[in-house]
Amino acid sequence: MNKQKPIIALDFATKEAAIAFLNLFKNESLNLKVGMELFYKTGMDFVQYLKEEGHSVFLDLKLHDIPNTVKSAMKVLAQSGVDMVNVHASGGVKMMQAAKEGLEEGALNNHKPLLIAVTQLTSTSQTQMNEEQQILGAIQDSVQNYATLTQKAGLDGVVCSPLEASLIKEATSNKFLTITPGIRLTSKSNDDQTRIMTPRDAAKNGSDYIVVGRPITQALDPVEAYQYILKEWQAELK
Ligand SMILES: O=c1ccn([C@@H]2O[C@H](COP(=O)(O)O)[C@@H](O)[C@H]2O)c(=O)[nH]1
Repeated sequence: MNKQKPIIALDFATKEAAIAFLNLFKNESLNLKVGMELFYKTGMDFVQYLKEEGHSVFLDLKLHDIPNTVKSAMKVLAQSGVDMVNVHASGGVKMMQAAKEGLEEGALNNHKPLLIAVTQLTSTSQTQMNEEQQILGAIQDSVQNYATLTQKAGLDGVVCSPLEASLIKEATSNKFLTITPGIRLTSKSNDDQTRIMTPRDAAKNGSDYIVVGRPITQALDPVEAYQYILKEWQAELK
């Protein structure tokens, strides 16, 4: 995964819609995120097609199950040749360690995808976390706790809001990766994302990768939107 480029969330319902979108970018090699919707529809064949086309792929399936099941699933994902996979940190340290073991056992030709864990979803608000999850305190503390557990389990980094990237770096290490969705072009959200930042601010706050979906995929001119975000991201990249 090239850190200089945003990861585009390829949230489309069909292979045809995803290919039509990718055709707009001609032969440019992209960082792509394949999530549940597209994966459940198209499966591993389409993921492999994206790799063969020269793209880097983050397969965002957010595994969350008992350790044995996650380990077996990760063994299979390791053989897909993708560049990044993930679990939910709330599955616990043992589950995350099992995920890592599965990837190591399944790795082909020493190619091991980066393994990261979701802390608190970027759609989750402070109130929602306190009231629904019954986790008391500040959401940043919960994110930091999950990041510390993820580091303890030996994973490569976490998914968090860019708002929390610098805090996580301080609590873990500079090498511990922060992959940050919740990217919007203004500081106000008008959709389901609640903990958001602009690409420029995300770079300033220490995000290693930004994940951007609708601001690109639903833009009137997706290539123009991508180029704008790329420029803003790279302007402040350390
Ligand atoms: O905490 C999380 C974890 C994953 N995501 C995923 O990232 C993209 C964001 O897309 P937008 O359209 O830019 O909101 C999407 O695929 C999510 O599933 C996240 O947003 N937050």
